[in-house]
Amino acid sequence: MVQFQSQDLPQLLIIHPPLSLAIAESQLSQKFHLLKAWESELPLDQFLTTYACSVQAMLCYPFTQVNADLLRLLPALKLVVSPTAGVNNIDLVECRRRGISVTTSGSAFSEDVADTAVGLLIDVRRKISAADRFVKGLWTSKGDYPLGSKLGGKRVGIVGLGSIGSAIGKRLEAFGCIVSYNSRSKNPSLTYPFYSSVHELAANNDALIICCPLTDQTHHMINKEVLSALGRKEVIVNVGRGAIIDEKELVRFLVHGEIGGAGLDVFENEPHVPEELFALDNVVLSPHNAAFTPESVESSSRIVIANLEAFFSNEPLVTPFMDD
Ligand SMILES: O=CC(=O)O
Repeated sequence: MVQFQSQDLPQLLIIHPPLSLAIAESQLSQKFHLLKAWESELPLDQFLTTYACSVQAMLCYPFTQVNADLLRLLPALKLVVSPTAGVNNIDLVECRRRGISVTTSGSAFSEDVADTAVGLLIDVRRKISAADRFVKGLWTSKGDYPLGSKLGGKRVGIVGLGSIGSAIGKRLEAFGCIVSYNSRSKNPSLTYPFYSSVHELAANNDALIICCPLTDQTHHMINKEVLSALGRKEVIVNVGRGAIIDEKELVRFLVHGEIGGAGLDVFENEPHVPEELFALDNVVLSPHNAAFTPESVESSSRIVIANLEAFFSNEPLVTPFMDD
């Protein structure tokens, strides 16, 4: 059997070390010659200049900003592979202009994000995390804990009905919720009522679940007016990206009791989370890990590798970027 040296393998640039989303390095290094910028003693721009003429593919974790300045240092680049569904860290306009393909995790994370979204909604409505704190502290001295409200029969508006939103809708139907949605366009194959305005969606629902991509159009789309339309008893869940909601306004609404509660997996300036939220029992927080289970990370890893193999064999990419 021919034994390949890593130098004989196609180069794959990775700029930052992976965190919880790590694709097993052993899997990658069997197939690609990994150029790990973070392990080099050279400053990043010098490291990139060394490989500028040869690097065609890059794997970018969500905290790597693939902006025009970075892309300028990589004139031979033809493919950016993202192991996540969201690609708001990638300058897609510049990639398109340069003819650089971008791939995502496809639907590898959809089921797990949907589970967490519904979990956060149930937790806020039924006060599960707050009741847990109560049981561990005050139950004996303070008696009953306030009742949470039923999920079944509630109207839930989903913002973004791609594969995550559809998986959320399926789960909510099983709970007996009445689902409607807002998306860039109406999907004729769906029977859920469609609202072209997110404001109208908020006004006609008991809860909103945000799971659309962050783009220039969706940045701060959930603003003061939308939060007011949602109202005092209603709940917002965000498993999309923090900046889709105007976070300062959300904090103000929550602190003043102007909306009923929030389940938040994502924040505007992660890992910074507004401290005002910590004391609120109607707010449940999670550290941007809605998507990640060992199973979903494994599935995303397979997709990353399949996309890279397809690229280096001149075959069609498995999950080329498409937004919903
Ligand atoms: O946040 C997770 C993802 O974009 O897949």
